[in-house]
Amino acid sequence: MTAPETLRFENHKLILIDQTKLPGELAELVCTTVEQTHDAIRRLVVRGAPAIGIAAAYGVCLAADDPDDRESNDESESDPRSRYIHAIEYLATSRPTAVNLFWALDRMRGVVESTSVENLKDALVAEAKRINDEDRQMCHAIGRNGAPLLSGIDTVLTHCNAGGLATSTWGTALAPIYHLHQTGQAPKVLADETRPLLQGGRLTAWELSQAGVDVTVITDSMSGSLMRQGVIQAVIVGADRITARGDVANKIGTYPVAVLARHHGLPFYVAAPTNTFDLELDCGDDIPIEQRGRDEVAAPHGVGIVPDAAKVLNPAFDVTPADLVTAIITERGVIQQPTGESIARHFAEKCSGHI
Ligand SMILES: CSC[C@@H](O)[C@@H](O)C(=O)COP(=O)(O)O
Repeated sequence: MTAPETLRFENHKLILIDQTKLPGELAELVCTTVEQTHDAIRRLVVRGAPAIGIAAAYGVCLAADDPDDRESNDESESDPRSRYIHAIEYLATSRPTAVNLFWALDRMRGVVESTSVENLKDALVAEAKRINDEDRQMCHAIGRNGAPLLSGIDTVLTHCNAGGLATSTWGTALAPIYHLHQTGQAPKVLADETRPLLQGGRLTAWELSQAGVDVTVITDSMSGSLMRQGVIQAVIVGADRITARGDVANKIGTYPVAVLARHHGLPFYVAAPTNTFDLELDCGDDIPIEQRGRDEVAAPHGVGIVPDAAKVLNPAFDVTPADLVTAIITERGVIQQPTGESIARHFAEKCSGHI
């Protein structure tokens, strides 16, 4: 069975799997405007750092047909170039942490600034499709590069969803698992349920079980005792932003898993394409962390579980310092024990072979 596509662009429409409805319903959401794309990213209809970037790139293309823009009396708004720049700036406000969003929008801005107005619409669609295709190749390359690290392992733990639903295809953290699965050698996967929005329990469990990979969902508080019992041999997660010295922002709850892995002497791997690096930031404390609404924690599925008088914290991400990371797997290779120097070398080296 071929897996449904996380997102695609057809007849100048952006079609997304509505991830808020999984696993109960496999429904699609069609975006025809920039506004709808912004809303889909903000509501996590489409989520995961690479997928957010790709969706935003396609979202820029929708500015061409946006009825709000066409009806605008503002002269600057009817100029195609400023309409696209406006869309880019607006989409950049959808979520703050995943740097892939800004990376993809910068590529789209480059096209707006370097293309004649008459060719702009087609050139933007072509660039968004290139971003999408490159992501597909990067996922497969991460799968190849990461597979030796997980080969022979019985059980691996992952947090959140860094799989096909977070990218155009295999994902990042799940890519080595899918790679090994092709030859029947995938490890068993433990998926942290990942409070509060349950990307692990809903999405990782859904896509791995669809693919026939052995997956077991655990609550976020179980991993420590399972490590102590020797059930887990390695941890692999994705990333939303990695700094120049290797600090990693990823879904809230990743940092405690990294601490637990260190305590139990287990490898803690991060898998991410090079466009998840923000080389302008050195320290992870400078990564903007998205703060989301109270109800995601206090009233999941509309059912209140926290008294009104109590305050709630809901940061969507945390930062794992580089010294807790055993290796970062990218489409170019593996950075063992990431530091500022090893990351700079990774970027300086010519990409060997194909991605
Ligand atoms: C390949 S996706 C990597 C990360 O984006 C993923 O682990 C994650 O934290 C996603 O968070 P989300 O809030 O679901 O967008």
